Amino acid sequence: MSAVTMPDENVVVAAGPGAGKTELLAQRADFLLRTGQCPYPRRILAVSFKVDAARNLRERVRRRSGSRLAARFDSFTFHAFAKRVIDNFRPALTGYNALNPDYRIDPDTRIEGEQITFSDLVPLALEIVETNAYAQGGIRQTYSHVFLDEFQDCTSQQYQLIRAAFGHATAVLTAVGDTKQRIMAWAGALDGVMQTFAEDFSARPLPLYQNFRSAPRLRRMQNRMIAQMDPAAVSPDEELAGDDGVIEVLDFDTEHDEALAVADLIHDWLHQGVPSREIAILVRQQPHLVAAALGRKLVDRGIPFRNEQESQDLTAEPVAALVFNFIRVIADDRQPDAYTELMRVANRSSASEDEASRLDSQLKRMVGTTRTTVRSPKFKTGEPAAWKTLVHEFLQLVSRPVLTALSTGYQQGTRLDDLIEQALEAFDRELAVDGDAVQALQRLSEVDAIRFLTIHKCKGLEFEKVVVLGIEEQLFWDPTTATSEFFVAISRAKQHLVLTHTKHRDRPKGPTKRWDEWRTPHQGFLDFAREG
Ligand SMILES: Nc1ncnc2c1ncn2[C@@H]1O[C@H](COP(=O)(O)OP(=O)(O)OP(=O)(O)O)[C@@H](O)[C@H]1O
Repeated sequence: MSAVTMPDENVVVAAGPGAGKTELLAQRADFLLRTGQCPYPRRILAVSFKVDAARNLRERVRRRSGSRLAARFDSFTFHAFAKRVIDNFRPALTGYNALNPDYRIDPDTRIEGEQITFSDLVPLALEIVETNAYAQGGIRQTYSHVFLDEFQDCTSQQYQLIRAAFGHATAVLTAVGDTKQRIMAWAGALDGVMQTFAEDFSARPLPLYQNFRSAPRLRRMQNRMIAQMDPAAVSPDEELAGDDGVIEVLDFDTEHDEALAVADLIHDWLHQGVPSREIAILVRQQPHLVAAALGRKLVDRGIPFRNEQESQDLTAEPVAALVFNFIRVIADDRQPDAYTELMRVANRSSASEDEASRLDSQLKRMVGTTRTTVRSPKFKTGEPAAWKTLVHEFLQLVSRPVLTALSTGYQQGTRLDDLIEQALEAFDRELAVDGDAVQALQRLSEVDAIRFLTIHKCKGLEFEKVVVLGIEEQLFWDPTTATSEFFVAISRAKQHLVLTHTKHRDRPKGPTKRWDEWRTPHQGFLDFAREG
């Protein structure tokens, strides 16, 4: 309550998994917006590390506060925030760092003036804020409050950006994090950043003790790890009493045995009524290789799954969602939500009401005729090219200006076309699995598919059932981060945690980085699963 309602003091909340850190930020946003402590036109900035986490927080605030108030809540990743700064104040960049208005972002290569990489975003934004008083003033006037989620993973460059933008009591800051979940050490996460923040910003530390997520049996396992990682944060035994929750350790000879047993487990869970979105398969790294055998077994059983490595960031993009919704609506009659979403796009048109209603009826007509086309015997449902033509016709009807208005970055360079291309490629990839468009879309959807995630991608998320594949020394090999990674993984489970290891994993076909066929169980980690 103190952290949520704090009027003008900076706060740092350090707490374990499931203690409600993200929830606290959502509640604080609601409080500040509703009570006018963040008065119109000022805004709240929330910075997270992953696209998924930023979206999750934005959604929580929208549900609590409604769209009108939530419109003043900017939930960004560090990259998105930095890009916003660069786009708004680009002329402040000079010399080698100067950028053309239609600059692009490329994963690898920087070209002077034309193209930057993702890792250039934060340093360039920092340069703007540090050297341009106008930009600094603009940012400070915009945001009255700043939230920092998963703050334990803040790198020193990211921290410098926050300090340059919001130092000297120009905004009220709330940082939340858990030092035991610090898994980004390799990417330069600042040692003790929470402590540094507390000192630099005179932030008041406030603890949260309860874990609202996990059943007692799971909390006891987390507590055994906490005893080793941070003895001061251990919960007393009497707070963790109870038999609720399940932990299983499964030991196999090969990944094929593992795949079969886990696919059977998942099949049973689904039959018991567990929703797909409440099941997650976590892998330390390379889920597309480590979980490949399991993927094949799920396909055999007709169970949709989604490899987040490939599609997570994509489905957060409004234009990709539009493409998927269009295919969903024309391929399947029972998709009322997708249909509503699709039709909403007509009202996004900034043109007159007349034009919006014309687009609305054109869209309805087009969906009608396309549905007939797709159902005719001549239409080759298993062929990507057939769908591609329909999608392009649809996008043409929606029109370029409406598509560009879907998100701020879409005006720039080839971003919009790249995303459309990526959405179609993701669909092709899934269509190739079984030739069934409806199943392919289910695998791409968050609601209907079991998720395969790396541990890095699962941060901040929670599921009823969590399977962590490969508790093996060959996967948890980095002594500086392995324990935190394992801790993050096991603390995602609400009710049921399954840990597996196998003696042998076949070398995948094609080139791979290092791959050990023979595996050793990570006994130290498996011991945490044992009571007593
Ligand atoms: N005060 C509360 N009362 C009841 N339930 C809560 C409360 N705070 C949070 N929760 C619930 O507990 C779960 C965990 O909350 P949340 O995701 O905010 O935790 P977190 O501290 O951010 O976790 P992690 O660091 O592990 O990602 C959520 O399902 C949330 O709705």
